[in-house]
Amino acid sequence: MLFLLLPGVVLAIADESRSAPPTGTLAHVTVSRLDPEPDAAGVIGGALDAEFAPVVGGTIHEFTPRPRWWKITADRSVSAKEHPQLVLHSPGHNTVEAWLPGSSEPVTRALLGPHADQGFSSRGLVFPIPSGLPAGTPIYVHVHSPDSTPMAVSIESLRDVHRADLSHVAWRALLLGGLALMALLALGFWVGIGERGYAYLSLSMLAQVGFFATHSGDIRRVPALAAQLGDDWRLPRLFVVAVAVFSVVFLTRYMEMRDRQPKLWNMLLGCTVLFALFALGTWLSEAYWVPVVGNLILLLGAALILVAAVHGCLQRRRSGYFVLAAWLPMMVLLIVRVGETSGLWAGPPWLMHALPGALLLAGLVFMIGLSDTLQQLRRDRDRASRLASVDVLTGAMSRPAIQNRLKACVEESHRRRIPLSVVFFDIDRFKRINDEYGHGIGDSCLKIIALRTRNRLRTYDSLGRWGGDELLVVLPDTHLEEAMGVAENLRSAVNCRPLSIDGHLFDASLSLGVAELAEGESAAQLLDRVDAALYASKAAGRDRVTGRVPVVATAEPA
Ligand SMILES: Nc1nc2c(ncn2[C@@H]2O[C@H](COP(=O)(O)OP(=O)(O)OP(=O)(O)O)[C@@H](O)[C@H]2O)c(=O)[nH]1
Repeated sequence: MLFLLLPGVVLAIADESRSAPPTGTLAHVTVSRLDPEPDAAGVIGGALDAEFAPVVGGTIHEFTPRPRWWKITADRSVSAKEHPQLVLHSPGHNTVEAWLPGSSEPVTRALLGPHADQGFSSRGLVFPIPSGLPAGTPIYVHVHSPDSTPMAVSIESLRDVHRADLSHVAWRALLLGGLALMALLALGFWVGIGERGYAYLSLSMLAQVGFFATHSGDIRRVPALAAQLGDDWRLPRLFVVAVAVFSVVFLTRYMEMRDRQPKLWNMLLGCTVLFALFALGTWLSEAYWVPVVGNLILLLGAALILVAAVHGCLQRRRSGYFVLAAWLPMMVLLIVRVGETSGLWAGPPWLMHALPGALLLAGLVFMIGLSDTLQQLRRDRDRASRLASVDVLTGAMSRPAIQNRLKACVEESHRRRIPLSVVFFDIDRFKRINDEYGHGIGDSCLKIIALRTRNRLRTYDSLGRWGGDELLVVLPDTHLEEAMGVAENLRSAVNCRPLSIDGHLFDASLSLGVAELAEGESAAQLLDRVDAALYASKAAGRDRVTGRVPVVATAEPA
């Protein structure tokens, strides 16, 4: 059975793709099928040989759960000296009884259960042909294929079988180990960061490992687990359903499809539910069309994800690029593999590992994609907090930011017993500038004055816009006399030369108040005093600095 889907599709096809006979076979084989179901004696005696019909492609592929007889012949004689082995590739949950030349008893093999032969890898079922195989001499095999898994047939030397087994085991270890490791990593990220997307990604990858292990018989390397899960052919379908559900939950969440692509989201959910129903429906019906329809629904789901990714890319969303990068290679390889398994063309041998490799790559891309999303969120948050702490018009600190700064400086001054002064200033007759030249010029005037004054401050001084045309300067580690000098400096920075804005030239000046923090004084009390100093400057005729000497505080410190 060709069990298709997103990653599930890939997994299934990747497994079945191994059905292509390997290079290095000892002879070309012809595979024939017998439709009736007679006794073994009637078949192995050769009386029914004429009724066997050759199949194209040399693959045993059975679409009914009923056991069937097959005949395998070689086009040339294979000597016993070559240690020939009959290999049935990627058998899944098929059970095979084989009558080999020179033996009257059948040999039964399956990847899982009592007939498993642990002497070979899960690449295929291997039957030794100790007495060799003369050209045209039939090997009869009786195949029970509960899930319609196709098996390519080849006759290989024992040396080639071992060599291919070693390579197969290495690739499986890399693949399953890589997926399991990535799933654990994703789980770790979820626990550490709390982003649920990692949990869904991890579950999807664990389900992929489960599928590989149960569909291809690798689970037999862990006997306790194999005994627990048994060799039920329907188990991989449960894993594929899990892969589909977790992949869809992960992808729709990652691409925010619910909010951004609600129609596609609804269709995808519909596909997933339908697919799950059809996959689970194989428990109730053995009809061939049930998994076939399930696979078609699954393919539709895969195509919908591709559409969503392309749509995301067109909207210049980063998640779209990541999904496309992970999905497109898988889809291309999938199509190549489908064509290959359908007999349309033959791809290079490395394609067998390319699909699972693409799956691993997709997992990696999604891990990076999730980190990228988190990074983006952090950047957005930093930007928002930066914006909140900066006054957009003047570039000075915002009122909450300068308030916090003042509070922190007051606390530090009291703790470390160091001086602190503040300067509070206001543009003189700013209303008149607004009225005469308009608000736009007024804004520019505010901007220029903030810039001129900021340039006269030290790096550890802070300038913030208190509101309207009022600005507050916090001068840490500064006594009143020094602060008076700074205030004079600020005043002259503005009235030293006229402002030139949009062709208008006009004078501007500041009125400033200065105050030094007194012992035990709170930030609010200090502000009251500096405000009074500013008011005094205004009252005395503007364009001047008034200093307030420290007073003994009566209230609790802030
Ligand atoms: N262009 C502009 N004007 C503003 C802004 N915020 C406040 N204002 C104006 O600034 C003026 C402040 O006026 P006041 O401080 O009350 O008085 P003043 O004209 O500066 O006179 P004195 O302070 O007494 O010298 C008001 O007309 C406000 O509308 C702003 O962001 N842009």
